[in-house]
Amino acid sequence: MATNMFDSSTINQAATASLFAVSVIAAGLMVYQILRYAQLLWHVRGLPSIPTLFMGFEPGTRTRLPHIPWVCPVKDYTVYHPWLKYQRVRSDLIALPSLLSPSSTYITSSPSLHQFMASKPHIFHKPLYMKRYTALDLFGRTVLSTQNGPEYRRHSSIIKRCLGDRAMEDVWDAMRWATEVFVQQDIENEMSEGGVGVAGDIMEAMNRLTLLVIGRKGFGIDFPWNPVPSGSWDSELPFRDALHLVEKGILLEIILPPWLLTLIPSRRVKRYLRARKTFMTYLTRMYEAKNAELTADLGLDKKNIKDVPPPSDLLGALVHSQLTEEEETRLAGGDRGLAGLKKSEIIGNMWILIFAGHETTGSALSFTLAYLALYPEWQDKVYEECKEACGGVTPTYRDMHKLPLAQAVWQESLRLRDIVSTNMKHAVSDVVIPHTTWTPSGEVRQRVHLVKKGSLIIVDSSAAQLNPFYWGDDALTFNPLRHIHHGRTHSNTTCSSPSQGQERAQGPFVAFSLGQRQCIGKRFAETEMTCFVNAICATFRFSPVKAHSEETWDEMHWRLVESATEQITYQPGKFSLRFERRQR
Ligand code: HEM
Repeated sequence: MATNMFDSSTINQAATASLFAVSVIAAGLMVYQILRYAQLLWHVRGLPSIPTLFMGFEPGTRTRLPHIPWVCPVKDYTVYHPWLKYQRVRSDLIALPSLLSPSSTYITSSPSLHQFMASKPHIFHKPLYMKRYTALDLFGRTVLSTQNGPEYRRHSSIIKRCLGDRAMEDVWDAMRWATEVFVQQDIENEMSEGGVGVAGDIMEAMNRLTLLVIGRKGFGIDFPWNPVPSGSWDSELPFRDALHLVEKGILLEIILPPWLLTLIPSRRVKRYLRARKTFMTYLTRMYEAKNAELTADLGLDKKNIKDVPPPSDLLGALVHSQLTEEEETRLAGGDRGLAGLKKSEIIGNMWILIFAGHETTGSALSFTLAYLALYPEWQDKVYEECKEACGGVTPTYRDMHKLPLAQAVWQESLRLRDIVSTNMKHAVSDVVIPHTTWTPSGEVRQRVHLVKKGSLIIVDSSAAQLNPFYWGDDALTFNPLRHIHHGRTHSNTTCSSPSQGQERAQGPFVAFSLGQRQCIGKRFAETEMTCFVNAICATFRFSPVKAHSEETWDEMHWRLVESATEQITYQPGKFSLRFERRQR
């Protein structure tokens, strides 16, 4: 009995002491955090700021979090009304001091600051601690998750070699073919007597279209499109379905840690994990088949892989460059270090090229069709441009430069409805950055701010594309000509914007980011989109299908372009278009 009493009082004392120790540690941490937060606030004094407890800036999550002022003011610092938050505080740089985040965070709508950062890749690194980059390393390391410097160069030099002018000619031809497939499957199959066809789900159709381009046999990654005979592949899921499920589930990888994902007892999550495994099998088999095909070409009379011309398809070119690097390393006695890509990196990059190479362009083309349907006069102008430039002959890649309006149309759509929306940079040393403020009367001041090592700077590309300082007071108007005519003069409106009293500069257009780490597939996307806009306007006139007979133009505008939701990129909701063949 006495022993028990002694035991329980000892236990009570120990529990009280532990509680005390935990409370002291918690209080200490809290004081530390508050002091650090005060330091952050002191450092950004003079800049407008949006204080927050919690910073949720990953794509997919940021627009889904509840808006709670001071705790998680997502509507103030994310992508809602992109330009409004800068206009309110009359500064193109805003600080986002967060109590729970260890370093300063800023958000900018200035294309010039973006340009400044892009010109200093040794200072402004990729913040690879963010899951938006590393979560996509599902099947192997990708170029997207490499840091600036030798590792990035190792990946990008090989990928860029596969995306030269010769490949672009194939991209153009692949897009012409895919457009014909779209016309036959989505428009002509649905055509009525009067030559009018309704394409029911444009986003879905554009995703299919861009996937056809990247998977075109002989150019792209040569997908196993057709259901494979049972037994020859490890899975019963066709390639397209596996890809679709992986793309749908990718947000889970960004939101949840990998160990938690495997523990969740949900059918949806289990289905995703199974699709991920299947997709990996597909990628590995495609890689191995290509490797075997290329090494089989090394006949007795050919000494090494360099004698085999690089294939024009993306996967073939990647594997060829890997084999070439391996051969050179072998000839140099194995001491060249790793110059090429490993098998897992080729597989990782195949995935990222498939994913980034079709979802992005699919979204961008859907918005472009939406804008063209809402502003049909531009369809006719593109049609006239094509007639004049190509005189009734189908244009090829070499005619692309004669079609500036077809290009300006998708650029203007991407400017107004930016799809990647933000771009992150991490300062690895202290650096002074430029920014601009202005007064209600339009007096503009160029300022500088010292950014501390470790800070995160978020380029708010949606807002940068609407910044009236660069795009004029009519920045919200759909006008493709702004991408063609330069040197516009100031227009006298009453809007309080930094362009008042100033000659406006044009651009730069930042939807693909800028500098060394800009989109590696930019030329690919430009070629595809110009080809598609030209081809579709040359053949059809199209208009939105109303949701109900009373729907107004403003309501349609909201439904087609403004009600977009963010997955990994911004996507429009489901909408349909009515296509009518042009009379020639
Ligand atoms: C309208 C179409 C597209 C848009 C708006 C777009 C936009 C972007 C942006 C803004 C980035 C930089 C992201 C960041 O650093 O956070 C990026 C990177 C990238 N894009 Fe695109 N992209 C498009 C099409 C494509 C296509 C067609 C491909 C492939 C064929 C592609 C492949 C990539 C890859 C691999 C990266 C990572 C590059 C790096 O980390 O250095 N993109 N893209």
